Amino acid sequence: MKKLDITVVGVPLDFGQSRRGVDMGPSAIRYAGAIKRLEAIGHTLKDEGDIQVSAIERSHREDTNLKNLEEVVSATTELAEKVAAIIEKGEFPLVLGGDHSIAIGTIAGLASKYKNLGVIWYDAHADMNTAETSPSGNIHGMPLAVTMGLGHERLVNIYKDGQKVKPENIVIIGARSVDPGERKLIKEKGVKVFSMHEIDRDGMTVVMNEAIAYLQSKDLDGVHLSLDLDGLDPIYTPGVGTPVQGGISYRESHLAMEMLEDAGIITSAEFVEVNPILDEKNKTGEVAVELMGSLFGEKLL
Ligand SMILES: NC(=[NH2+])NCCC[C@H](N)C(=O)O
Ligand SMILES: [Mn+2]
Ligand SMILES: [Mn+2]
Repeated sequence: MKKLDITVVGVPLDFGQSRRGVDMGPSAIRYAGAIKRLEAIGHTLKDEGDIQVSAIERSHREDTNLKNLEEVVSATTELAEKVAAIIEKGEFPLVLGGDHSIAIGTIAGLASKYKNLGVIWYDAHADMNTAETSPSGNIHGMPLAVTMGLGHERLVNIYKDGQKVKPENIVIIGARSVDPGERKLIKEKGVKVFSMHEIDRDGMTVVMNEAIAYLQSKDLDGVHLSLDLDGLDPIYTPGVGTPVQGGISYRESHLAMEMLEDAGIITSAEFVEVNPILDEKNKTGEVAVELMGSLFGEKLL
């Protein structure tokens, strides 16, 4: 395993959805021992603490179907600047959420360096709604559409105008709750999806081999892993705001992380949607840290 200079940034943002508590995700993940765990593998860790999240309105503006738009724009803009500065120094950004809307900022920052970025979206959801298709108005259900350049211009133009990632460079793993508008976009844009159906039918080994080979065929200059803890089954990660039954298992998830580490393709990562208020004794924060272990090169033997 290559030894990395990993820089950790926490984003205590809960404005991308409607349940309180996910703003405490970064603390829960740190408390579960993230920093020490990765240092023990031999990496050099720097924790930059949390970015400032300010409450501007916390109101659902019915005219836009975008809850707390101002707060999300301000936090993700700050995050994008931070991430851009981290990669500028040659360090590996590891972002701790916070709800999944933070990916808008992470990926915007990455796009300052990576001109042909790939994204692995490990999630029960596609997060490809726009204000027009969203059933909830929650921006955490929209980040993948935004990175493709679709959605409200305030979100699409964060840090740098327009599309950050090409749709054909995106792979979704674990999907099992997809809204009608998202289904349409997936087909229209040619986003690669390995849903629970493929995981059940072919097994995680085949799915990950195919996902990795697919990305390796794209001539990418970086691959970002955006891991929503609700990608796993809620029996393993109960501390999430939008749990969906029938998810990826704990073992399958470790295998997926190990295969990514073996392939050596991941250049940045984020772990999101950990909500300690909904959790059982920080189980979900602990799973996040365990998966980080595998992603960053821990071996059983
Ligand atoms: N990052 C997440 N947990 N997203 C859940 C999104 C749920 C639903 N598709 C929505 O748009 O509201
Ligand atoms: Mn999700
Ligand atoms: Mn998500």
